[in-house]
Amino acid sequence: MDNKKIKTHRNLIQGLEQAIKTSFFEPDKYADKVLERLLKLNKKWGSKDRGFVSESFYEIIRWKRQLEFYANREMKDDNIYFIIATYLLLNKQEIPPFPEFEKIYIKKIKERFKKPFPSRAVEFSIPDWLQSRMENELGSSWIYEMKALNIPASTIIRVNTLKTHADELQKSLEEEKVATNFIQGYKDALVLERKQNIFKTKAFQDGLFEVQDASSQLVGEFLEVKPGMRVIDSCAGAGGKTLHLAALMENKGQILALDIHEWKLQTLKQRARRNGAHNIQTKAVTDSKILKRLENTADRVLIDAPCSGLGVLRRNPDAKWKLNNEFIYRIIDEQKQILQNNSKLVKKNGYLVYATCSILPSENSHQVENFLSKNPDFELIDEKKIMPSTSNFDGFYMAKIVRK
Ligand SMILES: C[S@@+](CC[C@H](N)C(=O)[O-])C[C@H]1O[C@@H](n2cnc3c(N)ncnc32)[C@H](O)[C@@H]1O
Repeated sequence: MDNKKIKTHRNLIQGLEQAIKTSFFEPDKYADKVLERLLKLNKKWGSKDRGFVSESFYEIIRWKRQLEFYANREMKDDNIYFIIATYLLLNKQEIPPFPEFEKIYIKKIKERFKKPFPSRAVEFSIPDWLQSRMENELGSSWIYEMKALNIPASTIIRVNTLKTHADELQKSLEEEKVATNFIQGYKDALVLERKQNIFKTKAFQDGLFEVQDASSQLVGEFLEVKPGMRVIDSCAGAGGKTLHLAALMENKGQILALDIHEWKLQTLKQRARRNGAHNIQTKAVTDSKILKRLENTADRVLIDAPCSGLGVLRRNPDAKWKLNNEFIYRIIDEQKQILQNNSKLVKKNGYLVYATCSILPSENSHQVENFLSKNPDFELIDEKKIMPSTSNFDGFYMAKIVRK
């Protein structure tokens, strides 16, 4: 956590408290949406205030368990100011003289800062079950991964090469006061120098870029698509990777984007229009006949499977508190089914890429090994395990499989 001194106003602290309460104690509330709503409701806050609230919100979610240890109490909906005070003190910020902080004994909290952590799970601020799972699956290296996953992620964008080039986009963004840098080894990626709302820029509205992590950008490249091919993106969601594939295919050929949720595909269509991507069709997978009709039709199939998302905890720290082992077992079962069913869509000599944003072997290499053992007509040709500790970006897994 950073050591910064910020002059806070009372309504910032009240907004922060409300957002944390909603995120933790109301059902089905995702941190990014909660924060978006808070900032929308408080349009008068300046950029420093917004930065303070956003950073504190995400850092308190990230470090919840460690903060609870220092505060000597579990976070409940009526003691959030106590947790906020602990966070501010830990960051060497002063506790503002607001009534909300009146009954908080600063000295007692500070004394607990000297105490050793009772476990790695408290130190890294994760639930016990997650420590056991990571330790069992990754061995001693889980510690390095967890350390890396607790570092806030920078914002990375993918240049839409259907409309512009990296250096051209960099200049356009600079004119809109958004400073970016190139990332070595990722030709279409730019990293923002600081967090800011880029969705309001003209460059975004003109479809010149999409927000997409550098690791995620490797998936599209890995599929080795070419202009003119017939490609199926079988878990397309709102189309982060579909749009990248359209750019790599220079708008030539056909991409069929599938998902079980029609509403996600609707978002994909809007994004495709903004991106100027014209070779994408969408179809909701509402019954098994849809996949049956598509068997043996694709040169390339991407299976960007639903997963635990443990590789992207830097961006979604609330997932630590929302996930559980039952969910992971269930998703592993689903991944197995999805891989089996969608593998049939690829033609002979065509490639299939199975990808997740998880770092657990049970969702990744074990799934692929199991699939290959049951489907001798498929062969692994390449595999990438991107770990947050060594890549500096999101954790990702991708396996390239050919149909013989
Ligand atoms: C990891 S997300 C996809 C993210 C997307 N490819 C992107 O790059 O933005 C996985 C997606 O799989 C979808 N999904 C879940 N089960 C599915 C199934 N049986 N068939 C197709 N899609 C499925 C989910 O709705 C979700 O959108």
